[in-house]
Amino acid sequence: MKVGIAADHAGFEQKKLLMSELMGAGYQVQDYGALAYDPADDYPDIIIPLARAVANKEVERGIAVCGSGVGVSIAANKIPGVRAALITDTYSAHQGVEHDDMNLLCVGGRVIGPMLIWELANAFLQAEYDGGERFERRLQKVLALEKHALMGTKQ
Ligand SMILES: O=C(CO)[C@H](O)[C@H](O)[C@H](O)COP(=O)(O)O
Repeated sequence: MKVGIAADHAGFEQKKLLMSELMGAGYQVQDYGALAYDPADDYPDIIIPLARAVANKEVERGIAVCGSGVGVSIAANKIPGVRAALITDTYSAHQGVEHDDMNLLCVGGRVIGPMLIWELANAFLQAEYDGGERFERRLQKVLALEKHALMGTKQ
């Protein structure tokens, strides 16, 4: 599986650790930055290239790290086609994919440690969207919201 990854300065070290774990486990990893530690970088500049890559299916899934995970999840969800969430537990890491077709995992590099990030990444990457009738019905409602927001029409 091809996985995209991105982090601002607050997630930079965690990204390095996670990338080596992912590559060791056989994932094909594409790094969307930051490529060097810069304490003045801004998470929207870092996350948007990854979010676009997830939306246009250049990568199958994305993982983003910032200080809390909040900033990258807010910014990533501005890109149509992205379903990003800030995750701190393994249940949500897989259930978010199974029920909601989450395609971008966001974590807080200043909040949780590398082992938990690795466990969350594993749970996220190994999960598959269930596609069941009730999940698809809900997903279509989310996609309709996105479509209407893009067109500036009322839902
Ligand atoms: O954690 C974040 C907010 O959700 C941001 O992505 C940044 O990582 C954080 O704001 C960085 O803080 P700093 O004081 O500029 O290092």
